[in-house]
Amino acid sequence: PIPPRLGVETPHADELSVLFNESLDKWGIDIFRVDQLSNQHPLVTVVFSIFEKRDFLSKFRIHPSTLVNYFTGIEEHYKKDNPYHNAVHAADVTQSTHVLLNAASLVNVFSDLEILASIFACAIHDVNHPGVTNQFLINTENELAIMYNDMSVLENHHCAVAFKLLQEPNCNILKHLDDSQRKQLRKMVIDMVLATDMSKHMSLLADLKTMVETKKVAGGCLLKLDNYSEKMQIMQNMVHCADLSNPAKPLPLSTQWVTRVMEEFFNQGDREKALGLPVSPMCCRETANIEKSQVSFIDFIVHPLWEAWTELVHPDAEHILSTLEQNRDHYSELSATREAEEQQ
Ligand SMILES: O[C@@H](CN1CCOCC1)Cn1nccc1-c1ccc(OC(F)F)c(OC2CCCC2)c1
Ligand SMILES: [Zn+2]
Repeated sequence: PIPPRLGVETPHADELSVLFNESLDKWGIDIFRVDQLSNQHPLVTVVFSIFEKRDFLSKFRIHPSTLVNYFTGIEEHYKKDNPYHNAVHAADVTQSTHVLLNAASLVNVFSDLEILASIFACAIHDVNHPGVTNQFLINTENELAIMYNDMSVLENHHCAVAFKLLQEPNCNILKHLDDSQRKQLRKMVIDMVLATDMSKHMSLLADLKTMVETKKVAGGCLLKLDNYSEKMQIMQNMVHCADLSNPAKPLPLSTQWVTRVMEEFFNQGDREKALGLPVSPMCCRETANIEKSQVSFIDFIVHPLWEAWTELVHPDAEHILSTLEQNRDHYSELSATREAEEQQ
């Protein structure tokens, strides 16, 4: 059977292809509308459309139905009842990275295999996420924490699940890569997915800042990356930026992500309370100050990262950084008014 045009069967195929024609390459596509129009197959349709646009099906000799089979399997392994860590988040991070890769400063920096690895890594980076943090899995001695000895438990699990699914019948999208390409891709994907562990954030950002300093000194707008380690640092930071891009998206999208992530955190807080465990920061629905937490999340984590990225790919990400700063001020004003109300 010939797979459908957008990788998915949907009564809204025409509307969806119009949306992709207009916005697949744009920062701020309404990924929630993609979820609706794709009949709740946002990841399959986003990956299929990006692979088509980048001509990956012919470059890597991937049969359309193999692509659809594999990413349908991946999509099914994202838990639909996670408010945040579900297939819409995977589609969002994948499409966001697709846009970041189009920056003028990054043209001709990455090979097709490196781009394939980056898109693949995003699509699978949270697969089978249980909707709780690494710390929760460690504190409850969950079988995943035992399996991975408390080290990047979620991130190791996401990788393992994704590569195991490749062995399902008619799912091996890497079948026609040669052994060297397949080995390189596997290593690159593992390096990127393991770098999405928030505990790696500070070291990743420090490396990025050093890179920006040296590249700035070297002058020239196009990044000349000498070795695997430098190139991988950029790819890891790119995927990490996309993973932490919610506050840098147009406000109507950003607020939906905040609602979703808080619901997931509060569900974890409820479970910690029921288990008599200390409730994790920002996970208590009674006491959490949502706007205040967003302001500090942006000030201490998201803005420093995007400031470094914006410098690296100057001037291609200026509009993203300014959206982030506008959103930060919005949450800060909200938090001030809420504080004033509570005083009365
Ligand atoms: O939890 C975050 C990292 N922690 C590290 C310890 O300090 C607090 C932040 C990152 N992370 N990891 C998984 C999901 C998310 C995550 C993704 C979008 C988030 O907000 C918005 F953009 F939607 C988000 O917000 C939380 C709740 C309030 C402030 C932080 C969190
Ligand atoms: Zn993620």
